[in-house]
Order: sequence, then structure tokens, then C-alpha cells
Amino acid sequence: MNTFSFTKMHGLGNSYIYVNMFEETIPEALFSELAIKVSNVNTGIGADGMILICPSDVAPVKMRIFNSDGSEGKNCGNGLRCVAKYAYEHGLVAERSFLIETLSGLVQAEVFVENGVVTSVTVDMGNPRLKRSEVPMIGEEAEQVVAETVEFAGGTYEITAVSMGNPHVIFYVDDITHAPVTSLGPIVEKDARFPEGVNVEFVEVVNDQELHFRVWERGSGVTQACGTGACAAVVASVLNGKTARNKETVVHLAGGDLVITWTDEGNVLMTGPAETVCTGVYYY
Ligand SMILES: N[C@H](CCC[C@H](N)C(=O)O)C(=O)O
Repeated sequence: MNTFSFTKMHGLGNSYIYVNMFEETIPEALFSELAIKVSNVNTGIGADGMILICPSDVAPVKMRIFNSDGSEGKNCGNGLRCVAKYAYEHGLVAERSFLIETLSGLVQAEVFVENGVVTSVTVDMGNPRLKRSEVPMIGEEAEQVVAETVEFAGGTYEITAVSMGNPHVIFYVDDITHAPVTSLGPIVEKDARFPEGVNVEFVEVVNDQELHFRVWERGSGVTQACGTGACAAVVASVLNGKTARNKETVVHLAGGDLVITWTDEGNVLMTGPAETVCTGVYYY
């Protein structure tokens, strides 16, 4: 019987099982199936996936994120805030500001500490990728996917699609409480026009600095929050003239709020909480 120690953490209710790979040894071939198993609320621990905190050659730590279906994501905003909290509180980093390696590149995190406990984290998520080919999305239309009319399941919709290192498509709705998250989300997630799949976000614009947000995540389905998705929603809202560059936008997710700015320099800053739920030992 094998075991590994874990820490369950969440960012606005988007929870993952975190494994410190500086201390644990798990065969790479098992990463996907273990992500599925630990995510199961009945037979496992219960979470939206598994995140490995790994050594890196280019940063103090590297984040690898696996969705609850076992697929590996290339970025995770809520995960990055929790990785930053874990790394600082467990002495993997000495400074409050440090780099984290992800599969979509390096990001800069800054932790805010009260009595030795990280209460909030700001992550510079880097520049959004705006080209259709970078989302990626198949199609010969305009170079960017902004307010593009597309058909899904017999319905006609206007979409905006961008990447934060992982793919996102945004639908604007008049009332977030009636957004078709569970009906349209899974259809769009697997649509062939998104060859790598896609995270599906629904946004209600409150004003030019406030959005309501719900998400159907690629590989995890409905989650309480999606950090990269909230960043994509702010970028999409600027592209659609609904919010402004260089101004803090509050994104109200099901699990709570993120403050996000798409700066004039081009990078996207995300600030929000990160919390530890519990630690334990998993048997497999
Ligand atoms: N489902 C995402 C990864 C998790 C992203 C999300 N939890 C976040 O906080 O950004 C994907 O496959 O691209």
C-alpha cells in the first residue's frame, strides 16, 4: 500500500488536493488517475482536482494542475494563489514575492501575511493571448475572437475567446442566476472548434468595474471559482468595451470576489484569498 501526504486548499471554493513533491515521490504515470481518485467526494478526498508543487530549474517552485477528469491544465489562478501560500508558509521560498513556473510560463506571486499566515495573494498572470490561434479556436474569421456569432446545439450566440495560458470562451448574459452553465457549458467545452477543449464562462456586467461570473471548467465542470477564467472575463470585457484597461475590476464568483486589472503594460493582475482546509495521508 502506497501513501502520500496532502494538503487540501481552496481559492474561493475552487479546491484542490496539493502534494508537496519536494517531499513525496509519486510515479508520473499515476498523476492523472490519482487526480481522478482524490477528487471523488465519495471514494476519495473531494476536490476539483490535484495540484503538484514541484521543484523547478527556473523558479523556486513549479505548479502542475490536474482537473478532476485527470486532464492536465496549463494554468490555474486559484491554484497559483494556494501554491504561493503553501510555498511561503512551508519555507519553500524566503521572500514574499517570487516566481512560480507553470506549463504556460512563469508568473510572479506576492503574498500578504498576517501573523505568519498568508491571507491574500496577488499574481501577475502575464499577458493574455488574444489571437484565435492562441486560444486555440479553429476558424478563418477575424484574427481575434471578439463578439463573434457562433452556433452551438442549434442556438446562436455571441462569444469572445482568449487564453490565459489555458483556453476560455465568454458568453455575456443579462441575468447570471439564469446562465445556462450546466446545459451549454459541457457542449461548448467539447466543441470541435476548440481542439484543446475550453473553459466556459458566463458574465453579467454590473458596471464598468464589476462583473458577475459563473463557470463550467474544462475537465472539472461547475466550480465555485476559476481564477484564469475571471482574468479572461475581464480581458474580454475590455475588448468588448464593457470595462476599462488599467482599472481594478471586481469579479463576483460563486465562491467570492477577485480583484483583477488588465494593465496598460499588458499584464493581468489578480488578487484574492487562499485558504488551507486540512492535511492528511492518502492511501493508493
Ligand atoms: N480547468 C482549467 C484548469 C483550472 C483553472 C481554474 N481552476 C483556475 O482557477 O484558473 C483548464 O483545464 O484549463
